[in-house]
Amino acid sequence: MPTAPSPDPRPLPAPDPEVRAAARTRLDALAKPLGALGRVEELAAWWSACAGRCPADPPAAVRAVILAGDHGVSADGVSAYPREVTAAMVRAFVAGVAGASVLARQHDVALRVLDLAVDADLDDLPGVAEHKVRRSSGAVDREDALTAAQTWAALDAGALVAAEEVAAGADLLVLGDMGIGNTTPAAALVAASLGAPAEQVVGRGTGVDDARLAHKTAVVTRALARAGDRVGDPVERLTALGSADLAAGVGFLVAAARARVPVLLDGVVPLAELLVAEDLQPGVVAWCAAGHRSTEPAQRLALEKLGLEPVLDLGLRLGEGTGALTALPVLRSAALLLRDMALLADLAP
Ligand SMILES: Cc1cc2ncn([C@H]3O[C@H](COP(=O)(O)O)[C@@H](O)[C@H]3O)c2cc1C
Ligand SMILES: O=C(O)c1cccnc1
Repeated sequence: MPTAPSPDPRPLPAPDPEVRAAARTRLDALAKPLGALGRVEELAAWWSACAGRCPADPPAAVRAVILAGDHGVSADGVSAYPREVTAAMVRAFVAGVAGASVLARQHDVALRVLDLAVDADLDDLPGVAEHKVRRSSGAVDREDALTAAQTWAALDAGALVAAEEVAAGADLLVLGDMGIGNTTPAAALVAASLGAPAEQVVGRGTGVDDARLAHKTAVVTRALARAGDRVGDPVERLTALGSADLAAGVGFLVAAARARVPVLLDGVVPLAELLVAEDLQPGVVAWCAAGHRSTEPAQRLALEKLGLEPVLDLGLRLGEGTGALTALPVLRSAALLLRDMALLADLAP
């Protein structure tokens, strides 16, 4: 039997605490009442600490990655849309016409979509399938999502993609998702990570009706019962309940943190990935900011557990990184305010 590679044993670096303290001191000294920029001040201090400079320039080389995959459960009525939409949306990202494409263009963000486990042949799209692990992932209520080897392959693929984006010059990363049915394994991973019952985590995803919501909850309940104690280990949790695209997201987040490149997070899928990543390698969350609060209960629970306060709360429930991309101008404003505002003490009396 092949032995599993072990995670990198070195602790993760943390964003610079002295720079964060310097940023807080400068924020207090700016030409405004103390604390008047509210949570924008926290965001500015976080960005500065991640950049290792006070003040730091705002994010300029932002790169977004959408990890796409299908899910065995999508054959079974957990989504309001059919599985075929996943491949169609991958083509829409490549054509530059998806929601995330519009926002990425607006905010000058490089957008890349990768097929980790789409249940279609996308080889005609240059580079899109270069990290493909398999077609679809297992139906988690009946079988493991992945083999152990596939989980490690997906973790490695995500880490490699993050490294490629860092090498391309990213000063900020955005992580997005695309995959019909993916809010089901995401909810299962959050439930398993928090020890919460299915009823607390399952949401309506693309907009399922009450009957499908009850069915989706039963699917997650069965998945959690089937996986049992194995979920105590984060890699086993991904093997049993995740998918290739979700496991790649975990690898991506750990690698971004190790490279000291911060990540602006999106909805329920990236938050589920972060919960697992934090278990795998404590300290990842310090490099992450939450772009928005999604309508999915699992995302809210994950934010709470991780101590993240989202920038926006607009009722978004699209995924693709759209919540993060919508929040990006606020982060840019935060960095500019910290860098360019006068100090109160320097104003003429
Ligand atoms: C046209 C379309 C575009 C999307 N873009 C993101 N999602 C989002 O919805 C899906 C998850 O919800 P559920 O678990 O209910 O299927 C994922 O594909 C997610 O990325 C979309 C969904 C659709 C239909
Ligand atoms: O929280 C999200 O990102 C989300 C919600 C519903 C469907 N797709 C994604």
